Amino acid sequence: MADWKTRAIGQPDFLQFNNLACETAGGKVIFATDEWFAPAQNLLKREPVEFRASAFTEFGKWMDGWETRRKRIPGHDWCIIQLGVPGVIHGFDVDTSFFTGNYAPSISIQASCLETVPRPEGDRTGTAATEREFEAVAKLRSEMWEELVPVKELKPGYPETCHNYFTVTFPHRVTHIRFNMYPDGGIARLRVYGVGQRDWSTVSSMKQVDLLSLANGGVCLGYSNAHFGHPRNMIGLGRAANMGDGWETARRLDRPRVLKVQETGMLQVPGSEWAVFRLGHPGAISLIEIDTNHFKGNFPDSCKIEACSLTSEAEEHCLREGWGSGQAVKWRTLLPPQKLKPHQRQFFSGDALELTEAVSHIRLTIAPDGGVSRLRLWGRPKPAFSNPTSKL
Ligand SMILES: NC(=O)NC(NC(N)=O)C(=O)[O-]
Repeated sequence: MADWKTRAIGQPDFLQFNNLACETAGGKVIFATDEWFAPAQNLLKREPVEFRASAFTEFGKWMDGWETRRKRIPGHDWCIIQLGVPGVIHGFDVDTSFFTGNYAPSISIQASCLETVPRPEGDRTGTAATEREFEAVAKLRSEMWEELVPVKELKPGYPETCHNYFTVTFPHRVTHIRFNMYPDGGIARLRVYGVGQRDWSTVSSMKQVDLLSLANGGVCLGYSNAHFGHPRNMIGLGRAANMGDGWETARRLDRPRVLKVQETGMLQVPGSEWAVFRLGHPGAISLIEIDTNHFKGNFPDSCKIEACSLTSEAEEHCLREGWGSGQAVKWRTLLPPQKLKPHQRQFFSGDALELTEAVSHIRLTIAPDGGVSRLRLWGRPKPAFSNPTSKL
């Protein structure tokens, strides 16, 4: 993953994937043994962890995370998390930020694909009663849970020790996580990094879907710069909440001291930044949405989109050698250069698009730098020249 040069040295590669449990992706805590000091749903918040030195509630010190009581009864605390986007998990970040004298000393993590669990008799799927019965059954049947992380000690929530990373090799679709803490205490965030996996057998090849969406299995595989916001944010659900929920690069340091209009009449804005994605399913793209929502003084001057069809071997080569070299991939223009506007959605279809064949990967290039909040690529799922399956 050579192009991911902006990541801090020593961090695991899996941090580049999508957080499948984040509440902005639809992640939910459906059960917790105890939430005395702070609710388990805080584990799934997108926002950075906060500490408010003088905030107290009627239950104790206000904490931004999941915090249970000091146990005076047998057992340990645990919760069940329903992933917002079911998929294949590559690693976890158990973040203990600000839990110092009260962090959970150990955890373990189990996973299951509960879609395959038979629903209760009567097929009343979706009613509250049925869902409760189903959850109760699912919680109790321990054979349904695979151990992804065995019991491991955590480090306390000081800035240099708060991230407890666990790499996982489990090439199966997961819908739910059972998160155990031993015996009790507090944890600020649980980030579940992976790639969404949609069941494409249920999607008609006549249906237009956003093939790039996080929910449909899209994933960012490389970028040139992610200083203020990671490009994966562009494939999130709904419209961006704020600038932090989009892709934003740093200002290019090589920008001219004074911008000038050239003899051609064009403004001189040299330089560009790029991000590469694999679609959740290959397909022919018929409608593109580029949303610069919230980027008003920092939207890119222009953008273009190229596409290609890659085998999984070619993808692996690019991940190893870098996407920037341009050697291994023959990018073809999907959307030729377009001027962008601030803080709005722009749509491109029909003659604006130059490629009708099915593609598996795309590269968005912005010039010279700036922010884009969402990128949507609508098309029909079709087999491409090759159909890479996730080996990541
Ligand atoms: N000062 C604390 O954080 N105390 C307790 N926790 C909260 N949140 O009040 C505790 O010791 O478990």
